[in-house]
Amino acid sequence: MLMKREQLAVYFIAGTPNCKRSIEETLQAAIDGGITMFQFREKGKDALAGSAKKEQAVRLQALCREANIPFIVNDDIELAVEIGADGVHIGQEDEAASSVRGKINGGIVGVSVHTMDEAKKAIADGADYVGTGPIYQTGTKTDTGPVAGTALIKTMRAQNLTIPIVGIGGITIDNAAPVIAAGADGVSVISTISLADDVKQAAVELKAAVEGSN
Ligand SMILES: Cc1ncsc1CCOP(=O)(O)O
Ligand SMILES: C=C1C=NC(C(F)(F)F)=NC1=N
Ligand SMILES: [Mg+2]
Repeated sequence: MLMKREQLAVYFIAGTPNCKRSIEETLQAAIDGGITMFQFREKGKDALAGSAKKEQAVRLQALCREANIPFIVNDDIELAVEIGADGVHIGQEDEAASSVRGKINGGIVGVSVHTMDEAKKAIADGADYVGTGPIYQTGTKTDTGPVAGTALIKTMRAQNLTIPIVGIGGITIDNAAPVIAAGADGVSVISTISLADDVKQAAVELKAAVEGSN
């Protein structure tokens, strides 16, 4: 699936452990609230595995297809290929983007980057977008690097790197605008949407914060 940078605007990420209710309910409400892209990131305690994980992925993929938004799988390239996901997101410790591209025939490849060198390598490897962070303090992913702020986003744009960028880590409705002002094409969130009392409203407000700052 070809990716337009606008699709990164409100990039929801979740796995079953992140959700208060069923992940299907949460994703559908987020879709109703206007998210522009979804990543299935099944990690951590009680994460599904094997056929249960695959069956869960297929159900969420159907919701995204119905809404015509990209369905991205985190880390698990084999699963992404097996179910025909719209793309994969990989970290520095995963397989290189160049070899992943060959496996997902035309799918979206996103790469987590923390330095200019990692960003330039991702670009050279043909990544469709990069994710960088944690922008702010987050409790959701325990093994992140130090809080990075928007420095790398600004540096990438100062060096005229035009690759689509999404910021991630501790992003809320109230702190999303500076991420876009720094030059990101969108924000990626887990808890701001997955743990909201009103998931749809959280997505609506996050989208307004992002669009208001463009
Ligand atoms: C997956 C990931 N990568 C860097 S921070 C993070 C967690 C984002 O979760 P939240 O949006 O709840 O801070
Ligand atoms: C660790 C991650 C960093 N960034 C992203 C994204 F926002 F999609 F770019 N996803 C991840 N799973
Ligand atoms: Mg990873």
